[in-house]
Amino acid sequence: MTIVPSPQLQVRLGTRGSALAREQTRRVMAALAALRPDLELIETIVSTAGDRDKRTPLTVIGGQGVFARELQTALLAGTVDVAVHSAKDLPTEPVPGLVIGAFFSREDARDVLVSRDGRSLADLPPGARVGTSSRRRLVALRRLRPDLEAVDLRGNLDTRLRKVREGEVDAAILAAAGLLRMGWQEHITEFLSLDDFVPAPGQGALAIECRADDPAVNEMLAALNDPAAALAARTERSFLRALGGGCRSPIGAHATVSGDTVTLRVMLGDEAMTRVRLSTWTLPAAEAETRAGALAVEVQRSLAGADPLPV
Ligand SMILES: NCc1[nH]cc(CCC(=O)O)c1CC(=O)O
Repeated sequence: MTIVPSPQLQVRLGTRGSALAREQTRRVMAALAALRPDLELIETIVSTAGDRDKRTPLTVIGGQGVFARELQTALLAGTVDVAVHSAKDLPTEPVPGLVIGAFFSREDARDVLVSRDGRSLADLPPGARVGTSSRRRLVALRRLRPDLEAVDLRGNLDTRLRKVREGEVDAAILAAAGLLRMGWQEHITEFLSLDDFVPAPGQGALAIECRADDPAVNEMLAALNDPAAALAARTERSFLRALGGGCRSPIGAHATVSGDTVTLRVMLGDEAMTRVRLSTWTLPAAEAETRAGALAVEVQRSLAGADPLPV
């Protein structure tokens, strides 16, 4: 008897070339390989505008989508079959022909402080230079410590850590998820509270995108999907989307799922970063995604009456 091996299904996974993006993609590949030993998985590096231009502040390039667009183009062109994104870097505007097939393995969603001499945020001396390139983190920082100097800080994770080490800044605010995934937790000085540093929508989760008309890949990704992570991320993204997909406003949204309930903590600042609103909402899980959109509109309306931030 001869055994004719069935042809292997080839799946090309598109990833950005940064060490963190490749580590994230490696994890997705490992999970897929465990579920489906019959697949042939191929990693394909796609460079993005956000990776190529390291000088222009992200707030100027247009933070939304700079890391994701080229991966989406590669998906639509058929050069890759799957795109692995940090969920927070994936614009909320749906792309015709593409779907998020899975939200995967949410890491710690918190922001962290990495400081050169090990001082916590409360203990940094007045005037200390704190690096971040996120308007959300700027507003959160200004709310708690208006006496610190916020400095634009770009570059991959290792570049930012080096800038702290070399003293270009005294501290930096980064996502815990990136450091933890890279195994660099020893650099973390302090985990910042979810209440004050409300994470970016999707922070810590991976969004895995594929073509809508690719049933084999959709089925494969469905097996990877983490339902609680997906509900939380979809709720956060719905809040963001209702505000125009990010525009230039500082926006934080963090959802936690417990049984049939979703707790959504949000932060919204105005474009000029002079006012900020923080609130927490409890939503029934079945309605969380739609309700989050309506809430966003409500929070935005109330922003004009919010207390001004110290400058
Ligand atoms: N904006 C860049 C980016 N996109 C995803 C992460 C970290 C991983 C994650 O949030 O899942 C980071 C780095 C950071 O914000 O410090």
